[in-house]
Amino acid sequence: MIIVSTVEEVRKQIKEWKMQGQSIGFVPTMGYLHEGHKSLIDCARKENDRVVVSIFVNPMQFGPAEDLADYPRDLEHDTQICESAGTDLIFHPEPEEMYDGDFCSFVDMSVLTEGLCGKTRPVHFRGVCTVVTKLFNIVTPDRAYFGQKDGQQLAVIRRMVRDLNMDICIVGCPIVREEDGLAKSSRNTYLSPEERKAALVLSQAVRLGAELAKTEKDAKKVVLAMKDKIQTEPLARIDYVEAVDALSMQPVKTLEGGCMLAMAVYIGKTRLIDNVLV
Ligand SMILES: Nc1ncnc2c1ncn2[C@@H]1O[C@H](COP(=O)(O)OP(=O)(O)OP(=O)(O)O)[C@@H](O)[C@H]1O
Ligand SMILES: CC(C)(CO)[C@@H](O)C(=O)[O-]
Ligand code: BAL
Repeated sequence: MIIVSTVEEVRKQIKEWKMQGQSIGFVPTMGYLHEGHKSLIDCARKENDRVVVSIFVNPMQFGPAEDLADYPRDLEHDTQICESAGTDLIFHPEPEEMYDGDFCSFVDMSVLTEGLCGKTRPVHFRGVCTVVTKLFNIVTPDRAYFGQKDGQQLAVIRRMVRDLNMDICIVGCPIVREEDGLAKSSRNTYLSPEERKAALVLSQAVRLGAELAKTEKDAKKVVLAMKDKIQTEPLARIDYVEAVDALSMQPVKTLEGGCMLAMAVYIGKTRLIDNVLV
């Protein structure tokens, strides 16, 4: 496995692989890797000759009051996970490598980014779209792998690739959960033991929503039941619980034709997300 930190080094290696006719699978991450990330790498490993993982905590997608400085980092552990999962190349740039002092070009999206996480995190998806475009231009993958855990992000990336004619196949991968149901997330590390127990309310509400949606098509009723469930937990504070169309991320009244029940909930100071497709 090769670990590089400059765009030039990535380009040189990719060029060599492409000259040999090899396909490239790409897994963009912010590091502090866990089983969720590993499932993406495993999937990429199966479908491509070469697998590239990027590890970059992208400052542009964090708002001024968010957790950029505290975001967990452990390159040594990340390297072990990548190596054991059969990664060929890790791209681990410093922020200066990605953003020159005079950087002023952005990729922005309307509609899909206006609700859900985009409401609470107004600069987030501009940062995600910009960095993912840069990473796509650097790695030039055949396929790129994203988790359904960040359901809105997956929809946004699919739309960006479609709208901007990027010749990359976007592969969505299922949510990997802890044994008790909590969706794996780097931010789970912020939780105290008491908060960790309280955080179970997210997956419980998601399960409840999925179960109800089998017979109840009124989105409002399902969302209300999910909110009631979350409110039984004193440490939980709802940011949003919504039913949206799975492709357009627009609110729906009726649960039919591919919807997502999505939520963001603060457990103490930690904001966690979860969702289910119904
Ligand atoms: N539990 C999971 N199951 C499947 N995919 C996941 C899971 N957690 C993260 N991913 C995916 O891994 C990729 C990189 O995500 P990221 O590095 O932000 O990890 P994260 O654990 O989601 O971190 P955060 O706590 O910041 O949300 C994204 O495509 C994300 O959807
Ligand atoms: C896609 C991504 C790596 C862009 O920084 C990030 O948003 C993430 O880890 O989901
Ligand atoms: N997984 C999404 C990265 C973020 O919350 O900034």
